[in-house]
This record gives sequence, C-alpha cells and structure tokens, in this order.
Amino acid sequence: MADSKEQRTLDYVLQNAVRGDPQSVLDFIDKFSENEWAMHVGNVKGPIVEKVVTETDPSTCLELGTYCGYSAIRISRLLKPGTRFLTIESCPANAAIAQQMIDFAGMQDKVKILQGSSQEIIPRLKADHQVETLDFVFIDHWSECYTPDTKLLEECGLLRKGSVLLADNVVYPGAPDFLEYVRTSGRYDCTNFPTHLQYSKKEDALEKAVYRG
Ligand SMILES: Nc1ncnc2c1ncn2CCCCCNC(=O)c1cc(-c2ccc(F)cc2)cc(O)c1O
Repeated sequence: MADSKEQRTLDYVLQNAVRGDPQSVLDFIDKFSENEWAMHVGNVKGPIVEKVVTETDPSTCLELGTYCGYSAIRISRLLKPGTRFLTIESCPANAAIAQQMIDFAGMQDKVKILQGSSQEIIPRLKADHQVETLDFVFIDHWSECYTPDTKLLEECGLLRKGSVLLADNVVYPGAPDFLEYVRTSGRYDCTNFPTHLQYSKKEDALEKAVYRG
C-alpha cells in the first residue's frame, strides 16, 4: 500500500531522531513538516501550549486529536511523575503512527492513546479509565466537535473549578461557535493567544478557557 505522509514522517523520525529524546523527535517532525506541511501543533504554537501546561501543573490531562503524537510528546514530557496523559484519536492509522512516535520518544509510560471518537470515549473516561476530573484538556480535533465535546465534558462531570481547556486553530481553520460558547456561556474565563498557523505565515490563535465550576 502506498505509504502516507504520516508514515513518511514516522520513518524519517525513526531514521534520524535519537531514541528516548523527546526534543529530538519534535525537531525532526518539524523539519520534515517544512517540506510536507502537516497539522502538528508545531514549533511556533508549541511553546505557547507548553507555557499554559507549565502554569497549570496538571495531574490528569486529556487531548482530543492525537494525529501523530507531536503534541502528546510536547506536553507529556513536561508532566511530573505519576501524572497521566490520555489522548483520543478517531483515525486508527494515525493512532498506530502516534503510538510508535510516542514509544520512540520514550513517553509511552505517561501517554495512553484511546482510539475512537471523542463522543463515544468521553462518557466512558470515569468508568473505563479511572478519571475523576480533568486538570487540562488540549482540544485539537475537528473544529465542529469542539463545542459539543466541551459540553459533553461538562455534562459528564469531568471538569472542576479551575480545569483548563486549551483549543488550537480557533482562527484557522477556525472554531467560531466554540469561541462564542466559552466566551458567552458565563462558565469560563477566557484568554486568547494570537499566533501563527504551524509551518505557515497564516494567522491563527489558541484559546484558553478556565472552567469556573
Ligand atoms: N471526534 C474526534 N475525536 C477524536 N479524533 C478526531 C475526531 N474527529 C476527527 N478526529 C481526528 C483528528 C482530525 C484532525 C483535526 N485537526 C485538523 O483538522 C487541523 C487542521 C489544520 C489545517 C490548517 C490549515 C489548513 F489549510 C488545513 C488544515 C491545522 C491544525 O492544527 C489541525 O489540527
């Protein structure tokens, strides 16, 4: 079967990066993506994500949209021992690529990939994955799912006062209904981080929404 861009990225990392070195894996994913654009959060938005994670100092994290594992590696390497990073990916092929990328980076003990749709998995997090509440949620899947999944997290009792949501691509491709919801529902304190789309000059932004409880 003809290989995919994601498979080519993994092969490039396996051949060039240093096993067990997360920064090396991130650097080679970024290097490959300069030639073949891909939807990793990237090295411009990445530091903004890291700053929010460090300030939050989370124990239990959820990511929506694993893709190839770039942001899972970027975030989980910052987490203190004993913390958990759960990430949901609906595409089986990308979930398999991400698992290999995360293993190579040495993050396999912190990161657990849940393959399936967020709408099906979120309601099962308490029962199947021993989650009480989430301290940090990185939202990076289809923008049409941002709002329904945010409401689902609320309804499932997975958010507590101070839970931090951080959503990528709120300008490009854009998540206007999500911005409207978190900024006007009265349930969140929001901060916008203007930045640029990965590997591009296009404008983008991240939105941080802290649940008021
Ligand atoms: N309900 C679910 N649960 C879990 N995974 C799920 C899901 N539903 C789907 N997926 C699987 C993830 C789908 C990828 C989502 N991300 C994106 O679509 C995305 C696109 C761009 C982009 C930018 C400029 C352009 F010109 C074109 C595209 C940039 C990004 O940073 C992106 O994250």
